[in-house]
Amino acid sequence: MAKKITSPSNTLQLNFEKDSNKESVKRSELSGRIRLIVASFLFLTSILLAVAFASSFFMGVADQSEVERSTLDVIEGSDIPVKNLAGLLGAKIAHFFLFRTFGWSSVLLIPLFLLSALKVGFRKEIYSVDRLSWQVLFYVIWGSLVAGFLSYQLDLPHSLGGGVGFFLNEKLHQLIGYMSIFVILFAGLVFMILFYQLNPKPKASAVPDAPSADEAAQMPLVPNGEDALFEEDLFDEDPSIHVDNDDLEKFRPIVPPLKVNSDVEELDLDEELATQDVPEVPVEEDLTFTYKVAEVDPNAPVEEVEELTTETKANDLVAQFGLYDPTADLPKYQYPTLDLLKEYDVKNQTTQVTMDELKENKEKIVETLQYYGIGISKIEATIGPTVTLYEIVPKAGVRVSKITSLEDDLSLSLAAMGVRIIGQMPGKNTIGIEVANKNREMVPVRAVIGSEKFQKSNFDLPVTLGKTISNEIFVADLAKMPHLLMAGATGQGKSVGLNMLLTSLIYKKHPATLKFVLVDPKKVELSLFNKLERHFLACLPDSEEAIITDTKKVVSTLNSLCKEMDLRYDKLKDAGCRNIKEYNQKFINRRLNPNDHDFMPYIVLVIDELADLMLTAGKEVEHPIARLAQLARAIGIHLVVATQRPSVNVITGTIKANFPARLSFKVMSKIDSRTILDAGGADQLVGQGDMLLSMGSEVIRLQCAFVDTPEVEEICEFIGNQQGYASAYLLPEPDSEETGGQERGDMDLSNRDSFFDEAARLVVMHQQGSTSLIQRKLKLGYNRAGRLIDQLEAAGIVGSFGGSKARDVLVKSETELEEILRNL
Ligand SMILES: Nc1ncnc2c1ncn2[C@@H]1O[C@H](COP(=O)(O)OP(=O)(O)OP(=O)(O)O)[C@@H](O)[C@H]1O
Repeated sequence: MAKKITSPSNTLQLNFEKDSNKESVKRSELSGRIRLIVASFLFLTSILLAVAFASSFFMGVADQSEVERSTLDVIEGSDIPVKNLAGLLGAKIAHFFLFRTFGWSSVLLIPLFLLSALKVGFRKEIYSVDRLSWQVLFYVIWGSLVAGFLSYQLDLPHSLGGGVGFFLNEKLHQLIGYMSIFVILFAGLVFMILFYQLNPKPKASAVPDAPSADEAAQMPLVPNGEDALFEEDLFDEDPSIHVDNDDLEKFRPIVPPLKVNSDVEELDLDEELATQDVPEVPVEEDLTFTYKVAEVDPNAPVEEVEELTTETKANDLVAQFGLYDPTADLPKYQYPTLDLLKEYDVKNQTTQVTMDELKENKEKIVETLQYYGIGISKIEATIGPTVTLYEIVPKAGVRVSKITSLEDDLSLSLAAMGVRIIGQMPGKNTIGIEVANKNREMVPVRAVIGSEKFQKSNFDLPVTLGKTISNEIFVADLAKMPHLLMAGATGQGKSVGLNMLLTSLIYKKHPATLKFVLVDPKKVELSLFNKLERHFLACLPDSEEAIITDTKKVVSTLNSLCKEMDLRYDKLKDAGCRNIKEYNQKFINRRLNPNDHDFMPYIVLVIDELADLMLTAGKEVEHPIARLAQLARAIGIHLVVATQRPSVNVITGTIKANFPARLSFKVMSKIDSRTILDAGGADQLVGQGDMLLSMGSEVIRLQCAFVDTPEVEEICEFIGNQQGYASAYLLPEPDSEETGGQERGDMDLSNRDSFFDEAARLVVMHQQGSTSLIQRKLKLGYNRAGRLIDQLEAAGIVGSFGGSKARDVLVKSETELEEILRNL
């Protein structure tokens, strides 16, 4: 059903038409096939040209006599031996272009055919084909003239400028002699000045001053009635979407990386997560987007609806305003600098493990194993910041399990803490034994944040926690984890670990692209981040504090996040995207209508101490956490949940099943270690940030970097002092049944928002019941605008919620509205 939003004013009209007519589907399929055929033809032509030209380049004039033969010979099937790799046809084509027409400048036709194929077949334009056509047309002729001049004057091969180039130069020379070259160059100059002045290259990156997409939607109509349009064509899946994190990060200043450890590998969790189920967002069928310019008379019937390719419109918008820049609201935002972090004397730290200690440990390992009848053919040590890894190659016939069962005995004989037998090292024929160093090395935060590896990582949510036992900087993508469960007995480094995680995200992300929901029942741990409220924090609309410390509020916040998740899924469905990256990319490319869509920042929910919540609210928190963990990653909500008590009533089966990535600092017992990691070992850690990270089958030992409270304070102050958003990012009000008694469903109109009247006048004047209109014009947050729309609905001013489209405005005139307002 077509839904039309009419307006008496000269504003953009959007007309969404859902066409279920089978014939149009068939037509669309047919045109798709024709497109592919044409694209294939263009592509093959470009290849044919390339091969023909390349062969001619190498073979020279070898085929010239053959191609001169008549077409009749070919038809009669006479054998015509040619050297061109594209056969007789290739030889003829090359001959035509090189000798008969424009010479070597004709090679410019190849990219033109290629780009045309791409445009026709995939609707992808990496460079405007129209623009290129003009350039190719000119440069082929002009190139032929320049080359023709050279071949004419210097007696170079004729093919340089082709027949045309040679002939024209001959005539020009007769006319004006050597001056001809100046005429040719001048013609080139004139073209270049005119062409590039009149058709400046569309900006590929966002321009800070470019109007936002919202503003773009309100641009006045140009005289011929053509105006901005935003894609809503859901039928058309766009294979060209290439999501590049750099698009979002392109405005960040580059912090000069500290060269700490560059030859290290990044951890990719893709494979591990490939098995996880994420619901596919169903894409609505054949929803076509058309537009119509408003008639002067609002009551006049719309007679003509012109259908435009939304892609072209989006391209026009991008050409006009540049890509949408999500960071444009905070154009002067400065990323925290490395000098906010303390500098430690790194040199002195690398000599913590002495040769004597190494030898002593080696001998004790060999002795102990020999005592139990295990022979070793080789032993190797790798010194890490906290532990040293001894890799042994047992003699033939030794069972691995025999060695792994000796953990306690080895621990005793080494008289060391933190002895952990890894078993077979992944991909090696060695068995790893980790032994804690007598003097451990602290890993300063600056060393990891400033490392080249972290600075250069282009993950969606890059986190660096510290170093591996082989001193490599560990960088992972939280978006791929996609959620992290953290455990550790008190005082073992959990809070420092959480601070590290938050710090690394803050160092890499712009406030427009990331929001944190911080839940801190202990009330003190995350309070440092309060200063980030207007930059990085998200909270419920009525919250006084952006950091949630009250258990009751936690439940509403979790439910609100579930609602945000559902809303985001709706938007994704509307936009025909499968995940947040595709969606945001589409939004940046101005292919989504900003009246119905927004740029979505990632949301990271951090809960510091799940145990308190589980004990006080049980299922009320378990259910939304599990739901978010199951479904939220595709829409960019990621969870980091920490607890001191990794017992089964805190980390329940449901929660555990949905957190494939688990991190454990030292815990008190083997049972705790099994609960969190499904393996022992966390009880053997040595504390102070010594930790095990489990992702699927792999367990890695890491030393968490140390970020001190004053450092976090400095970072937060650095950001907090900068211009921020008007408020924290507001999450949607949870639905009434989800708020546990905070009724909202039956809207109490006696308690109307102070902007109610203004909002009502606005929607009636514009005849457009859209939340974003209210948000924009009254400069309100999304949630408040959403509440206002609900109140307007309750007052009968706008119709009910109809998906992503604006609601119907039920009151048609301002007089009628004033009457309603008086009676309320
Ligand atoms: N990565 C680290 N490197 C060096 N020292 C560390 C590290 N992490 C923690 N520590 C030391 O351990 C102390 C306790 O750490 P932290 O406050 O993070 O523990 P916690 O597990 O959060 O404890 P709680 O649960 O009681 O808050 C820190 O004050 C610091 O001295």
